[in-house]
Amino acid sequence: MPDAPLLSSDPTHVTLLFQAQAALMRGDVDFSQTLSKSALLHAQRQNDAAGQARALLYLAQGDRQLSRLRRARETAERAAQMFQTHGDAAGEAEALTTLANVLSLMGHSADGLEAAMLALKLSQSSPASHPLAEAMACNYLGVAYACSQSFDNAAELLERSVRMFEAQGLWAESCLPRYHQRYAEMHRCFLDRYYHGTFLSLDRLTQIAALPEQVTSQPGSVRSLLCPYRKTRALLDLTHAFELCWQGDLDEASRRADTISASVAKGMRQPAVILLEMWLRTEIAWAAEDWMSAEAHAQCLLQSAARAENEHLRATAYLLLIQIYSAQGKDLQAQAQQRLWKMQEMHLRKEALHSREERVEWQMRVRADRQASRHLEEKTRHLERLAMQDALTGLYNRRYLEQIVPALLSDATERQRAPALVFVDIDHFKQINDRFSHLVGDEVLRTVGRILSGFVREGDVSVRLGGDEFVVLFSHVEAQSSTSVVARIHKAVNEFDWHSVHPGLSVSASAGLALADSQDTLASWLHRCDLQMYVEKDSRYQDLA
Ligand SMILES: Nc1nc2c(ncn2[C@@H]2O[C@H](COP(=O)(O)OP(=O)(O)OP(=O)(O)O)[C@@H](O)[C@H]2O)c(=O)[nH]1
Repeated sequence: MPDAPLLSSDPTHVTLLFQAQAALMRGDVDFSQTLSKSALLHAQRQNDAAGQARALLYLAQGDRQLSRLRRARETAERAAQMFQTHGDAAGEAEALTTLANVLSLMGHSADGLEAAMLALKLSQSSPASHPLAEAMACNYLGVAYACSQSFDNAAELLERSVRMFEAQGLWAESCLPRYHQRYAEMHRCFLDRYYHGTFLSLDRLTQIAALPEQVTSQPGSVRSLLCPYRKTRALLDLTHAFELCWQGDLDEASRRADTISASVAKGMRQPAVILLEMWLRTEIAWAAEDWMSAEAHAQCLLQSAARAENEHLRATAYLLLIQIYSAQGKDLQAQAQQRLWKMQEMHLRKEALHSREERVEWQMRVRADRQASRHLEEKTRHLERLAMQDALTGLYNRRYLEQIVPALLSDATERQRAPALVFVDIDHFKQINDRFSHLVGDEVLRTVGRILSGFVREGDVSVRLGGDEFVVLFSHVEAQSSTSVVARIHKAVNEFDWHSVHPGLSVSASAGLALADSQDTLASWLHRCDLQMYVEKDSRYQDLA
């Protein structure tokens, strides 16, 4: 399987894809989706698998940003499948990285882990992978571990991802795994509080620096103006406000939440930022024992997470509501939320099983596609062989000669080597047919074919041109031995035991040789051979007469 990136070669398509990617980076997701859809249609019309896979990947990434996770999952799976079918491991790794993130957010943590592990392995093993692909795959494997509540593994992978970005001086990019480090640790603290009634320790959270110095010291760098960075920056700021809130500094936490909220209103209304802010507002109200607001914010988080198909934050909202109701002694409401949370978990398990079944189907389809294309290739090769072969003798035919001679002629001129063509024609073949039958005639043709094949070495070719005319193409013949080649062919046909084919049968053939000339085409070369053969045939007929 090739291991090169699957790149479209159509310029219209390349432009559309380039613009779609640029729009994604600017945060203009709707425009990016429009361009990706056009790119997809264009690629489908051109039957361009590479282009289709890439367009699907950008569509999936756009859907993920718009929090249309189910659609993003389907599209990312299709992209991964197309990349896989075409043996583009680097593209497949990119699509699987997106898929892993989407699955983790959808609450399909085991599937998310599997996709992220495969993405990391593929990005490490494919020489065509982008240098940042491995860092990105590490990041999303860390996220998948965090969503599976395997926090130590998550911390290790996210730290690796941060280091990889930083080693390349990509400080703005390193903010993404840094945010995930803080988010994973926040989530661990949150679960501690749920199960133990109190935060066991906030130390690890405070130890993860919110922003690398290099980013704060270069606020105007080009990268730091791009949308993904601005979104990550807002998310990182929010995690800092959580830390303040959990440490009891509610005023500062509120003030920060307001500032971030104002900047979100300035055009970064990303679902991820909005949802995290709702969680933060719930935490602040809960800590201030403002129960009405706490309930309202948690309910709002629950509904928004459901709308955004973010099952991870939806579960967080259930846990918040359970605790907020319990803290007020509203046990019935707390139990009701508990039941809803369990039902959500059951539904997610079912959905994950269903998507596993779909994936098995998909694997079966990929296998069937591969098998079908292998059969097709074999059939095409077989047909190509048949098209180049003479059915009666099994020798090559004239079409094959036409195909190989031009390259042979130019190669020979370059290397100063003279290939030779020997034209062979059976003497009085019509009489053999008339006297012994066509069946015997056929056997004579097959036998002459076998005799001529005995002359060829590697690189030489014997051909039946048609009727009783044959050609042997020698890739190299010394000028002084050309007459002996003709004599040997002549002798081999004459001295064959033709009686074994039919009693009373005798066969002879005439042959003419011509060395290739630097100006030759196949026609001119054959013509000289043919003339040579007739000269020989004439002289022999006259001798016999
Ligand atoms: N048995 C058989 N005969 C064929 C086949 N293809 C062509 N022929 C016959 O081969 C004969 C060739 O006749 P000519 O071109 O006159 O050649 P010739 O009789 O060998 O005469 P010279 O070349 O002058 O020696 C014709 O009668 C064709 O019908 C084939 O596949 N099988």
